[in-house]
Amino acid sequence: STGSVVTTPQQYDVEYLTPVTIGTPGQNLEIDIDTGSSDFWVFSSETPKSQVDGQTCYNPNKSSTAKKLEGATWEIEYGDGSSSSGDVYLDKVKMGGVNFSSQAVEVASKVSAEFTADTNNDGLMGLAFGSINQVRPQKQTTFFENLQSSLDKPLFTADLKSGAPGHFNFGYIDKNAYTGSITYTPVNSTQGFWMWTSPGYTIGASGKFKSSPIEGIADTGTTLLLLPSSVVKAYYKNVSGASYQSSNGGYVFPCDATLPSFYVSVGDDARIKIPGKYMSYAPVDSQGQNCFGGLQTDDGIGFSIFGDVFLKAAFVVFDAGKERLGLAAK
Ligand SMILES: O=C(CN1CCCCC1)Nc1ccc2c(c1)OCO2
Repeated sequence: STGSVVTTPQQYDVEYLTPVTIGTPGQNLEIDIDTGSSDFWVFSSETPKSQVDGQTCYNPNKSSTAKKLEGATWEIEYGDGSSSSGDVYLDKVKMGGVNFSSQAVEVASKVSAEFTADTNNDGLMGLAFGSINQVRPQKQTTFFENLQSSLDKPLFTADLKSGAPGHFNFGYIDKNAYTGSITYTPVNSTQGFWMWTSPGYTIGASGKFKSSPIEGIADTGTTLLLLPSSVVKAYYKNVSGASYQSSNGGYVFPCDATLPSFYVSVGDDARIKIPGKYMSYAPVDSQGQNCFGGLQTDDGIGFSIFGDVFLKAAFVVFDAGKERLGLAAK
């Protein structure tokens, strides 16, 4: 089998939302597909009304195919401090024409304020590795892991775009979705992530390649590109008026500044070009005077995060069959 589903950016490409259908009759939710985590959780009939602000809630009691996973609970905290928790049902889940009949659907009986405030986001689907799933006493497998053996190829691809809808595809590689060739690089999944190491980077079209291994995760659920502070400092040295502002929580610069492109190396002789335009995230003030950088430090995380600022510049193959990541220009 193969599948393909559209994924639509929210304002400033802060996140991408993807339609997912749960249960019988189908309940349609808009979900944040997150390759940086491994739980599929949703706003639900169990989420306190005070914590729901317009989200669509999955109601297992209205699904003839829902079965409670007795005794199972979950709780998760993300790197940005947001969190959620609840219990678990098994139900039919359909996305992009592929479906799995007994997917663990983690229903939220509590969500943190960040999720309540994210009014178009009805939940998260983690597509990292099941080893870091947070359901206890028995960990659950991800939607992709459940599908894997029935897919034509044991892989999925992400084609996120800047300010336009893109696609997640399952089981096949769309040759029309990228230019040139796909460069593959090994994935180390021992921490449960799609973790890989870039050999280095280049700042600007005429910059010199800097050999500097950067170990990080391919994370569709993180908005920005989070790299070592030495790299980030070197980049913003080229942006007039840029400075680190603790009040804003990162590097800020005048919105009319000229931003150099940033090249992330892949394998022995390939690189992904992030256009300067992608290196500005959003205004920090209502006048739109100063802007928050799309590149920020990975301080305190323990590894870098190749988030949407990077991923939307590439066609990305998450190849579980060969434990590798494929990257191509587009
Ligand atoms: O938490 C996330 C992504 N997360 C995806 C699910 C929704 C909430 C946001 N990214 C992240 C991961 C590590 C971090 C961080 C952010 O800021 C500092 O360290």
